[in-house]
Amino acid sequence: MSTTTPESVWQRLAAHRAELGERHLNELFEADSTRAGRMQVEACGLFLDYSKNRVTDETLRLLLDLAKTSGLAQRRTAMFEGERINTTEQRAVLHTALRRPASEVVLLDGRDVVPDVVAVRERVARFAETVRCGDWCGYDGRPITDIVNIGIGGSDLGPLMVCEALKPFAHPRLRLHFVSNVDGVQIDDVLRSADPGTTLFIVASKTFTTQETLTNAHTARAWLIGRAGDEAAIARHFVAVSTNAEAVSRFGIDTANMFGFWDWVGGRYSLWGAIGLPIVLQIGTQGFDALLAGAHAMDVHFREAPFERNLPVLMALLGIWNVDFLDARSQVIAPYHQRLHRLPAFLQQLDMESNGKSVRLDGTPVAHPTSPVIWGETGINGQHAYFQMLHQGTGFAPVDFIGVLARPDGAEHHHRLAFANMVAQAEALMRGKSADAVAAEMRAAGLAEERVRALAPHRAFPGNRPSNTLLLERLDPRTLGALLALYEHRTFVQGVVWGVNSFDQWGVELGKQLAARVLDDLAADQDRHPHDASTAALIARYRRRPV
Ligand SMILES: O=P(O)(O)OC[C@H]1O[C@H](O)[C@H](O)[C@@H](O)[C@@H]1O
Repeated sequence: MSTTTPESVWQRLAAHRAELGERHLNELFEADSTRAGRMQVEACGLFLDYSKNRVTDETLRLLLDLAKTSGLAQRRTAMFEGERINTTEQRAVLHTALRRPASEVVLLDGRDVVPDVVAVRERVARFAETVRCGDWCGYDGRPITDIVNIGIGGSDLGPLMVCEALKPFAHPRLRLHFVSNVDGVQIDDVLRSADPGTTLFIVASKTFTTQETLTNAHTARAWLIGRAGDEAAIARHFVAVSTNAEAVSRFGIDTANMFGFWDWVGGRYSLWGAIGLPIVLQIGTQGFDALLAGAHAMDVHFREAPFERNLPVLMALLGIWNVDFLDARSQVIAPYHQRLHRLPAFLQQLDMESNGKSVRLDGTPVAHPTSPVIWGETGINGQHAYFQMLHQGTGFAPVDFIGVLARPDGAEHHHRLAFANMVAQAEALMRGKSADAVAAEMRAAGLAEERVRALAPHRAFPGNRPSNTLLLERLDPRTLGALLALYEHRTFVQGVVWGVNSFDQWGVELGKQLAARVLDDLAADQDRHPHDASTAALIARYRRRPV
């Protein structure tokens, strides 16, 4: 009796890929007038057209088999139900519990975590509303006008990206600032123009041990005390978001001003809880609840929709096809909306910190390439910079085109122009333009034959370059929540198929350890720690730096 294993499906996919060869997408569209209509899914305010991927029905069938044989359904249940699937840290992975309705139950070791989640959510809401309505005042009695989130990685990228995306919903008095870089420039820029009496600092750090964040927080603390002339001012101007109450109080923030979360929320998945405090301050409780509701709707879709109609599952499998069978090494994120300009940066951490692994859960090497490089910025700007490479470079990078149907604040013709460009880029990448077609056009325009022959290869486009087009009905909290949860689950599904632990990040540790030794040596006259010759020379060069 033959059993289907993930390995046997990989082999069938490899054989299928060889058969498919370089079959052009144009041909696939010509052969099947129903293709575009069939290869689309709509859920939670999002519409995905995936027909411009280099797949056939057979490819999709095999990819869905891959998901099934990889145990996706069981792993998905294990995540939602609080099993300790982050095995290297012995932790559950329950960021989805942060957006569950209060009436639901999520058991972790037999205990319902939802009441704790709701309690923190309510404390965050109460605090944010006091700040928003002007009741929370600084040391000299004036309401807060500026909020500075000090955090890095997951304690920065999520809230920053969402606050940028949802600016039209912002409170009129409150200005949000984000400080993550430790080099002193960012915090200095913020403090230079801040009014100490009306500035509130949020020190956001899951561990409360991150050196960059603590260094910036200490600088802000000293600045405030220097201006206010009294340490008591800290209580009105500093709040913390962390899982580490002890370190928070050691820093000097009263734990009454601390909003907690739990080790079962990964940093890059944490914007849905207290780390989302800047978002609640900016858009209010109702707006934040809508963000959570959108994400929850996507959770339900992910759990309930059959794989072949399941947005995260389909996007994950198409990504695996591109990386593991078509040799794509990167994935471009191209939002055609200015307010989504930090989405690529957020997705970089989400995806690459989650799946940038080369061993499986059991410690054995992965069998296939994982984690493509995620990169990009707003699509329109990208068009005028690196799209050249996307159209004519060697190799290819699949693109997620992300558009918004409802018009933002700007005029109709701006919106239409941006949308037209997005659709046209996807069309151009797919269709390409043959050297013959280019030559015919040049001849028709009266160019000399010699010129035509010289130029045609430069002006031809191979096409057959895949993309997804993802349309948001509107850029509001609910739809944004659904979009972000979609990408979270896409990352999860890929992690399951690759067999890696998507929820640890040991790869960031070595650099941190070595930084402590280098830091020590930079301050000394000579090295106390052994270094290779290159590192030692760089340290020596720093000692001779200009003052
Ligand atoms: O929130 P924190 O504990 O300060 O961590 C901030 C960030 O730093 C770490 O090095 C991790 O790579 C990230 O996953 C994390 O989000």
